[in-house]
Amino acid sequence: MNHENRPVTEVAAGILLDQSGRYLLGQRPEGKPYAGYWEVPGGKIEAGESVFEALRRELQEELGINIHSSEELTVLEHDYPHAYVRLHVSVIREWSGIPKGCEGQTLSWELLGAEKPSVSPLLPAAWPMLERLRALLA
Ligand SMILES: Nc1nc2c([nH]c(=O)n2[C@H]2C[C@H](O)[C@@H](COP(=O)(O)OP(=O)(O)OP(=O)(O)O)O2)c(=O)[nH]1
Repeated sequence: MNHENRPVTEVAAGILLDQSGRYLLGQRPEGKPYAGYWEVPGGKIEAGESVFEALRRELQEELGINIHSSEELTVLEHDYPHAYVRLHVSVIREWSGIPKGCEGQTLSWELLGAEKPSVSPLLPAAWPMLERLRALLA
C-alpha cells in the first residue's frame, strides 16, 4: 500500500466491550463519507491530542459517555478513495453513562462470538479490528 504524497488522516476508534462479550457498532450518519456504513465509534485525532484524549472527546460527542480507561489493540492503515487513514484501535471496558446515538446514528450491540455482525455493510477497515479483538480474547 503506497501512500506517498497523500496526507495521512489519524483516527482513534474505540471498541466498547461489555461484560457479556458484546461490542458496539454505530451507523455513519448522512453527510459523512460512507454514510450508512457501520463502524466502531471514533473519529479524527485533533492536533495535540493523544489517542486516549481523542477517544474520550469523540465518544462523549457521539455516544454521550465518559470513558475511564482504554487498552491499545492495534494500528491499521487503509487507503480509501477519499483519504489514507491510520486507525489507532483501542478496547474500552470501563465507562460511565449509557451509549446513545447523539448524532442521530443508530447503534447496535453485537455478540463477539457470532460469526459476523447482524448489521451491514461494515466499513472495510472495521473487519480487521474485529479479527484482532477475537484473537485477543480467544
Ligand atoms: N470511527 C471510525 N472510523 C473509521 C472506521 N473504519 C474506518 O476506515 N474509518 C475511517 C472513516 C473515516 O475516513 C475516518 C474517521 O473519520 P470520521 O469522518 O468518522 O471522523 P470525524 O467524526 O472526526 O469526522 P468529521 O468531524 O470530519 O465529520 O476513519 C471505524 O471503524 N470507525
